[in-house]
Amino acid sequence: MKNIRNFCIIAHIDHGKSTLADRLLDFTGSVTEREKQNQLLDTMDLERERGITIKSHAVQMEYTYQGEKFILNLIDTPGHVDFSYEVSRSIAACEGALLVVDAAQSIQAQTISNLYLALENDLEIIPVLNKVDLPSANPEEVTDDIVDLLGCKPEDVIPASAKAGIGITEILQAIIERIPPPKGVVDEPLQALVFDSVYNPFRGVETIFRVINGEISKGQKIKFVATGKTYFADEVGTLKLAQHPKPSIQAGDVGYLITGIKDAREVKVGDTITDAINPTKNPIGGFEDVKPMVFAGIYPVETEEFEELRSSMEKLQLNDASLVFAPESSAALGFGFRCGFLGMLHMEIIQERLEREFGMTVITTVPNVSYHAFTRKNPETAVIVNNPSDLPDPSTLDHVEEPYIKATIITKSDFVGNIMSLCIDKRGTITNQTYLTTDRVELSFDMPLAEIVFDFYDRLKTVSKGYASFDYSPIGMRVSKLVRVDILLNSQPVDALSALIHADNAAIIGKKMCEKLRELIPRQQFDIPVQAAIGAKIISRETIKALRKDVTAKCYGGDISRKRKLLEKQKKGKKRMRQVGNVQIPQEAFMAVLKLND
Ligand SMILES: Nc1nc2c(ncn2[C@@H]2O[C@H](COP(=O)(O)OP(=O)(O)OP(=O)(O)O)[C@@H](O)[C@H]2O)c(=O)[nH]1
Repeated sequence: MKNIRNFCIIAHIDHGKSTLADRLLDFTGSVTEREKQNQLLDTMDLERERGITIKSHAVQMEYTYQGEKFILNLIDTPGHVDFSYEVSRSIAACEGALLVVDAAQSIQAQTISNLYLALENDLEIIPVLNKVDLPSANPEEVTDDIVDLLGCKPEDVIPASAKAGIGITEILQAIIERIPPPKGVVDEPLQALVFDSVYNPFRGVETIFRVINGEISKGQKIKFVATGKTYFADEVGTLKLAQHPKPSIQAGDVGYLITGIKDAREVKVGDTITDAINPTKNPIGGFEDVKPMVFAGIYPVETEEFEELRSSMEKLQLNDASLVFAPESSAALGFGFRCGFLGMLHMEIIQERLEREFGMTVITTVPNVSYHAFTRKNPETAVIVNNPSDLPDPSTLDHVEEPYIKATIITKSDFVGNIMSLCIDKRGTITNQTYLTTDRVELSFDMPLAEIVFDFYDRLKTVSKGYASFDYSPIGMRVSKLVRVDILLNSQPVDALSALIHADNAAIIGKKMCEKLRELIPRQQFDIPVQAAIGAKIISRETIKALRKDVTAKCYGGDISRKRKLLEKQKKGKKRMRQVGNVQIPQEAFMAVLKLND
């Protein structure tokens, strides 16, 4: 055990975590020529395209240092707030962390939030100043920032370039010298932490774990503490780029387990694996069931594809346990599903996977958070509202609560004013303002989560000219004055366009919604009134003027093939449209409320 080191790499997005991981694998000879491609650890196509790590994985490297052989387990962590629980569990599986900071961008919001997670778990921090090869790098200043943040010595910070291969030997040396070896006891009952799972359509769910105490062997009867289920360990092994089956994995080490589980929901990140006959008395702390934060309806464009959509969603859920869904019906859109996601990125990923992997064309409705409504009749029990149309009749309501978050923003001092007004506009209250250096400020706000869902990122980017980084964590439910704003098209309410909005902003948002819908809904053969209403009261109205021109009129007389081509083209353009009553609504219109400030 004294020659094992378990570590992760933590960084703000794009500071070079994946590139450094690739470089370490390369340097320790853990990759064969054939396996060499960029961003090795990001195996999903989607990940590679977006250049972000979505799922975390582990990989084992061997490195000989001063004549001794060491095993280095690198645990990769996802870089996006949507997946912060997975990050926290990966961190809990390590004794040390490389804290990668971009030498041009310095410390950003996620550098700090990830650092706190690492410190909470008593990890040894090795600061790495990455991208020193960049002409815009500012190594002295950024080193000072890191020294201030960590309270370390300037010589503890390792200057490096993951891209150019600078500082890699120093990093490996620091991993071995500074990170303590794991402490577990092999003779104790098995106690292993699940920090990831990977779905394999042929072999079932592969559970990735770190053994804290005891040992896990092939053929052993094991138990997952949180789910209470028992299985036989069909195969255990270590993970290099491929899997290497082993007779057993002992305390201190990281490995994978295959039990024939077919449904990702049976393997929960943060759960403890123990022996079924001689279980541990101390399950590992910190287990949480991840809860979806953002909800939206997903409907097939073609109503008859509902069953196909259901089976696609079920298959997706087999390999993404954090996706939850339940059937719902909308007066406007027919049958579909109300889906819960970890965040906006997760929602986009699911939508994209449905289209790419399952060939579905779907309409996604406005995302919303989960509200708690309390009626006067039953003020003790919350009605969970995951869809605005489920809000009980306002006349029966006692109060409504909505989820709040603590937002942390790091920016340059020039933009503090802009960002403050944005946050106040988003119903935030400032709770803290700290100057990290003379030019860089950390701002903390309490803010409703719903406001983050509504176009917050884009506006933050605009008002800060891109010089602001942002992170958040939930801080519980708070009472809010919310009303439901309904939209009527052609005097018919379209339930899928309803949104819960703070009473003070309802009038202005209702007006903007109508204007935006007027822009987005194509003109048709008749006038279409677009109205916003709170209950029976109309608060705004616009009209989509009738289309007078015949689109084929331009084509001269008899050329039928050209006419057909044009009509064909129009038909294609209609793909992501839904007929609601006699109005055609394009996908963008369902998201209009998110884009009110464009
Ligand atoms: N010049 C230079 N560019 C680098 C260096 N390391 C990484 N990059 C570039 O920085 C960008 C982001 O690097 P990634 O490794 O994808 O960053 P990441 O932190 O893994 O990003 P996420 O997975 O989204 O969190 C890529 O375009 C890299 O090529 C470096 O040392 N020097």
